[in-house]
Amino acid sequence: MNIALLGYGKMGKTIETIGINRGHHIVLKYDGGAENFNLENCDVAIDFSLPTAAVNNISTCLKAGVPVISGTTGWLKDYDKIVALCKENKGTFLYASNFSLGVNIFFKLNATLAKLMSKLEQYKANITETHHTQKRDAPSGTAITLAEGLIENSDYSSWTLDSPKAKQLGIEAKRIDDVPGTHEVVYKSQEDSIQITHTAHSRQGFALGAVIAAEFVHDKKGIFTMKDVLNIS
Ligand SMILES: NC(=O)C1=CN([C@@H]2O[C@H](COP(=O)(O)OP(=O)(O)OC[C@H]3O[C@@H](n4cnc5c(N)ncnc54)[C@H](O)[C@@H]3O)[C@@H](O)[C@H]2O)C=CC1
Ligand SMILES: O=C(O)C1=N[C@H](C(=O)O)C[C@H](O)C1
Repeated sequence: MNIALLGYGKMGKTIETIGINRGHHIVLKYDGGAENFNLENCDVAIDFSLPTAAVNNISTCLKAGVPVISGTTGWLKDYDKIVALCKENKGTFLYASNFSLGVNIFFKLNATLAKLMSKLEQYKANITETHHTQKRDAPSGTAITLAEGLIENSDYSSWTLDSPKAKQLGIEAKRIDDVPGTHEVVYKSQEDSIQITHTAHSRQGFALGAVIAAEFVHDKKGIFTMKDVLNIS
């Protein structure tokens, strides 16, 4: 495939290496600066840019008829707008807060655990995410997906970064040097705790998942998630 990289920072560079190793060609590296980018000869675009840039980048691809996947976090208030634009242009779009294959299994585990724990009122849940100090958004997109999965399968009604009130699920965001991304869901009672943790050892897993997702969508039409890519419901 001919791949356009929209965002050539930490993730863009890691995806470049993995994409080339899997036999693909990087035909565009757009890192902002210039107002426009040229999508000629692109089979698929991969956006890992900034929360403020993603909507414009994705829209440009959809209007040009180029399938696009995005891993950029922090722009999801506009997700429905992008879905509408994708449908209007009969295009192809996939967003994932986390492309790591392991995290997408972890999402399933989180939903199953939430369902089991919802019967036990003595346990209080909370989520902690830890990332490198250059991260712009908090909480992480992955923590939001985990919170949504937990809320969907329990009596919690919303999440908060502040001190949680009744029925609120607390999320704590920690920023420490070079941590690629660690997510933990904890259920605590007076007597004991249950916790599940996903620890990324590098950015390789995110990048590999993104290239696999690009391979999956490039010849399809519609709106997809990692559940489609991994064939898990
Ligand atoms: N979904 C996932 O699996 C993952 C998502 N992320 C998310 O991906 C995004 C990027 O992460 P990193 O590469 O670590 O950040 P980064 O800060 O290293 O790279 C972002 C790059 O975007 C460039 N940029 C600025 N304006 C732009 C524009 N208009 N169009 C394209 N590029 C532009 C910047 O110059 C920078 O090089 C973040 O939102 C992060 O949260 C990061 C890792 C995994
Ligand atoms: O900014 C990052 O680095 C990461 N962002 C994603 C998120 O916000 O969940 C995914 C991963 O944890 C790394």
